[in-house]
Order: sequence, then C-alpha cells, then structure tokens
Amino acid sequence: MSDALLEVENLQTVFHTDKETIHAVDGVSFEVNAGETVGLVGESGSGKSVTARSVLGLVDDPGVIEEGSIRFRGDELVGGNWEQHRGDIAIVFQDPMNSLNPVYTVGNQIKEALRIHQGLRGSDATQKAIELLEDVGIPDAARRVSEYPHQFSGGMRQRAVIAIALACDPDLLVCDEPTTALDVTIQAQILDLLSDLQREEDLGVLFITHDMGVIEETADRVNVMYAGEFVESSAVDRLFDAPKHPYTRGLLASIPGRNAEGDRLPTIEGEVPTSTGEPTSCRFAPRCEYAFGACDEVHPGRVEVGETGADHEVACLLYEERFEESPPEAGVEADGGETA
Ligand SMILES: Nc1ncnc2c1ncn2[C@@H]1O[C@H](COP(=O)(O)OP(=O)(O)OP(=O)(O)O)[C@@H](O)[C@H]1O
Ligand code: NI
Repeated sequence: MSDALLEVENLQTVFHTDKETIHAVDGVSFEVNAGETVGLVGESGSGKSVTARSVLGLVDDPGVIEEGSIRFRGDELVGGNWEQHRGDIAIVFQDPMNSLNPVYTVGNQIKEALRIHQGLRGSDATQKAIELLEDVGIPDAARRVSEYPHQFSGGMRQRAVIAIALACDPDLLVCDEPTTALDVTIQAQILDLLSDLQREEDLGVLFITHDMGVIEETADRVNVMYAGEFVESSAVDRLFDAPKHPYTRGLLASIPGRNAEGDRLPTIEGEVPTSTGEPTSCRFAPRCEYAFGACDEVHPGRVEVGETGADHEVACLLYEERFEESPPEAGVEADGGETA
C-alpha cells in the first residue's frame, strides 16, 4: 500500500443526457500525498471541475461515476462512503459569494462547520472562529466575525471561505480556480496564504486552474487535462523545462512573458470538444499542428518519456515507438524555450 492521501484510479464520470452520453472525465488516475500540491490544468470544458466534484462525491445529476476508484487513506469512496470522510476533504470554489450564505454572519458559518466537524459550541467555537479568521489573514477578526459576507471585499470573502474549509480540519483541500475571480494582487495574496496553510497543516492540495502561470507557482506535480483525459503528467519543473504534448506546449506558449519581447501571444485555435462515446482517435488531433495520419485513427495511450524514474507520462502518438515520427523538438524549442 502507498501512503497517498488520495488515490484516484481510472475515474470515469459521465453525464447521461437525453441526447447523448458525455464522458466528462474519461479514465484519469492520480494521487495526492500529504503536504503535496497536485495541479490540474486545462482549458474550459476539459473536465477539471467534474474531476474535483467527483473526488468530493458532489457530481450533480445527471452525472454519475461510472467506473474507477477514489480512495481516501485507503478507503474506497465510490459507492457512497463519502459521509465517513466528510470534513477530511474540503473544497474552495472560484466564486466565494456562492459558497457563503448571505443571511448568516461569517462567524456563524465558521461556527457551524466547527460544530459539525469538531464538536465545538458556544464561546469555544466563537474563539476558534476568530482564530481561524486571524489564520487566514483577516484583520480585526474579533469584530469582523460578526459581519455578513456582503460587508467583506472579494479577497476577504475568499479568505473567509478558506477559514470555513479549515474549520472542517481537512487533510485534503480541493481548490477549484480559487483565485480566478480575484484581481492579480489579491490572487497572489490568496496563493501565498494557501501555500502557508498547506505547510503549517501538512495538507494535500488538489489545485485546479486554467492558468499555467498559477500552476508554476503552486504545484509540485501537474496533470494536463484535455477533453476528459490527462494528456501529460509530470513534476512541475520537468513539465515547464521539457513539455512533451503539443497541447501542453500550446498552453505554455500562451503564458505572458515566456515569449520574445513584443511577440503576440499565441493561442491554440479552436476549442475543447465534448467527449461522447469511446475515443477512436486523438481528441486533440483536430487542433494539433503536429498531427499525422495515425492521429485520426488511433487513440493514444500513456507512455513514459524522459529518463527512467522521471515519472513523466504523455498520451501522444509522437512518443509511441511504433509510429516513427520524430517528436516536434526543433519546431517547438524555438518559441517554447526560456527567455531570460
Ligand atoms: N450538469 C452537466 N450536464 C451535462 N454535461 C455536463 C454537466 N456538467 C459538466 N458537463 C460536461 O463536462 C464537461 C467538463 O466540464 P467541467 O466543468 O469539468 O470543465 P472545466 O474544465 O472545469 O471547465 P472551466 O474551466 O470552464 O471550469 C463540460 O464541457 C460538459 O460537457
Ligand atoms: Ni471548472
């Protein structure tokens, strides 16, 4: 047995709609250890949030986890065991206003979580709520504990949401675009706060974002998601130094500051397709400038790349030995390389 906090194996979450079956998450596997931040990055519609909700047992109707395993500290959750680990896994969403109840004070919402998850009540709970607000960097916490969400700024609200998550005393924190709705300065502050808390509490973090720049700052390991699948997974340094999948390279090229001065930021043309049915080709092929004949006929499996033990995997036919195309090193190094 491994000592992973969270082990996800071949997760398949589908939505059965009247028209079709959408494979929003189509066979992903990953682990999160205590004290580790695992990033999940990809464009809108790639399946990041459905992955997050699956981990928490919060997939909405008509969605269902059709296959695979999600284990928390070795306990299987798929099949309905989430209740037993409620509070061990907490989630922070993008929009703090949706996570907060406007009619209760911030303090009461923290105290509710403290009552359910830690059995604290009365003045003990109030005291702990104030401490949590202090921990997440809210000034004058003793006064603000009795304010309502609308009296908080956007950044302060997200801090309050993080305080509520911490009131559950979680081991694993799932962050689904926690800073996307915030301006850049506030975003940096919230990222700092999350990394401090993670260090202090030895939290495992699953961090979801569409922003490669944020991934570079937060993640230890990265999974690049496209149309329900992980197309590339590796340690964050490797992924930025030696990205393999054309999609990863495209995402990296669109980070401001990584290209020659004055260059227009390249974008990947087109959008993420909806995955219906069994894949019979590479789902990225229609947008891929390196696609060749077989990409329309073969669904790529995951292969190890780089030296042995690097734990770097990619799902792209360019890296499968049976196809003798050479990987697009030359063409991509020119614009994907570091600029000092
Ligand atoms: N309630 C639903 N009913 C039907 N399909 C859904 C539902 N929720 C999600 N999906 C499908 O799952 C796909 C992935 O959605 P998801 O929200 O996980 O994307 P995402 O990567 O989080 O995107 P974003 O960056 O926009 O948040 C969607 O494109 C859609 O096809
Ligand atoms: Ni999302």
